[in-house]
Amino acid sequence: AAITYEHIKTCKQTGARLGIVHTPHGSFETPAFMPVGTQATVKTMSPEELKEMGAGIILGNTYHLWLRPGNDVIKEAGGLHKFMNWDRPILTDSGGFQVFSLSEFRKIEEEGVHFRHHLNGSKLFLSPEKAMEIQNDLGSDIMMAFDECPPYPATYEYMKASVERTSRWAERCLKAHARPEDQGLFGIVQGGEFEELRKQSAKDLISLDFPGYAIGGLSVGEPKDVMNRALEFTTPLLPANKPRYLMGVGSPDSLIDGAIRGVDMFDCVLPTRIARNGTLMTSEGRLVVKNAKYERDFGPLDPNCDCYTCKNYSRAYIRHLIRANETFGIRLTSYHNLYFLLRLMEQIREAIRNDRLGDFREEFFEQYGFN
Ligand SMILES: CNc1nc2cc3c(cc2[nH]1)N=C(N)NC3
Repeated sequence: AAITYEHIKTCKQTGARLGIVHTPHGSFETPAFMPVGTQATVKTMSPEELKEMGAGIILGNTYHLWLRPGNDVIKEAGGLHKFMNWDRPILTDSGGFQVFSLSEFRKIEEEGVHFRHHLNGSKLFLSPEKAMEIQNDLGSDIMMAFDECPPYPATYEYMKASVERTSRWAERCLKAHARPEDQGLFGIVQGGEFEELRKQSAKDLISLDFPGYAIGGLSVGEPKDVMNRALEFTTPLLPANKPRYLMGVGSPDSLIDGAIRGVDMFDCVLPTRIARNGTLMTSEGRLVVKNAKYERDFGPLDPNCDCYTCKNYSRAYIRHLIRANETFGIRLTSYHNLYFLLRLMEQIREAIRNDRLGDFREEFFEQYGFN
C-alpha cells in the first residue's frame, strides 16, 4: 500500500500516540504539523528552508492548482513534487472545502457541485471523479476524498443528508482511484457536532477501508469546546492502526489538545497567514512586532527560540521591515512561525515518549498564557 501507519507508543498520561507515516516519498513522524503550500509554495519559504526547519510533509490544494496553473501543466512537468522541487511527502486537499469556503457557490447536486470561479466568476463544476483526476495528475502521496463541507452551524437534517452524500461521494472517489499503489486516498469523516452523524460517517467510511481518515467539518468557526467534544467522540471511532488527520487545525493550544485526543496529523494556514501582518507565536504568547514598544528592542522575537530569525535579527529590525512592507520581513516572520509550530510538534512527540503530555500541556499553557 502507498501509505502505512506505524504506531510507536501511546502516552500513558493521555490518549496521544507517537507514530510514523510511511509514503512513497519518505516517512514522517506523528503527531505532525503540515505547512500549507496552497499554490505550490509554502508562502515565501524555499524547499531547503522547509527541510532545515524540519517539515516532514506539506499540503497542496486541488482547487487552486486546477484553476491555476492547471493540473495538465503540473502533470506535464512530471507532477507537483518536480514542479515545486519538493521531494518529500505531499498531501493535497480535494477542493471540497475550498468550493464551500471560497466560491460564491451555486448548487450541490448528486453528480457534484456547480459554482463560480472565486476570481473571475466563470462557471465551474467539481465532482468526486474530477477531484480524483486532478489529484492523480498532481501525483500527491496522500489524496483527500471529495466531500461536502456544510456551513457551521447546520441543522441535524441538513447534516444527515450531507453526511450520506459525502459517503456516496467517498465510494465514487475510491472507484475513480487510478493509482492506489502510488497514492493513498483518505476518507473524510463529517457530521458536525452531532455524535450520531459522526458515528454514521465513520462507519460508512471505515467499511470502505481507506488507509487513513480525516476529521472534517471542524475549525469552521465553532467554539473550541465544541471542537474538543467532537474529537472526543470521533477519534475513538477511527481505526488505531491508521493515521487520523484533523483538517484546518491550528493554533498551538488546538494542536496540543488534538494530539491529546489521538490526532496524528494537522494542517493550518495560521503561521504563514499571521506572519504576513507581523503577528508572531512566541514561547511567551503572541507578539505583534509592529507595536511601537519594539522600536528600540534589539533582542530576538523569542528569547527561547533558536531559529534562523531569532538567532540573527532583532524585533526592531523586523518591525522596521514589516512597517516598510519589505518582503524580507515576512520571510523572517514566516520562517519563525513555521519553526515555532514544527518545534512544538517535536516537544509534543518528546512528551509522549516520556508519558507526560498532560504535564507538558500545563507548562505550555502557563508560559504561553492560555487559560
Ligand atoms: C481552516 N479550517 C478547515 N476546516 C476544514 C475542513 C475540511 C477541509 C479543510 C478545512 N480547513 N477540507 C476538506 N476537504 N474537508 C473538510
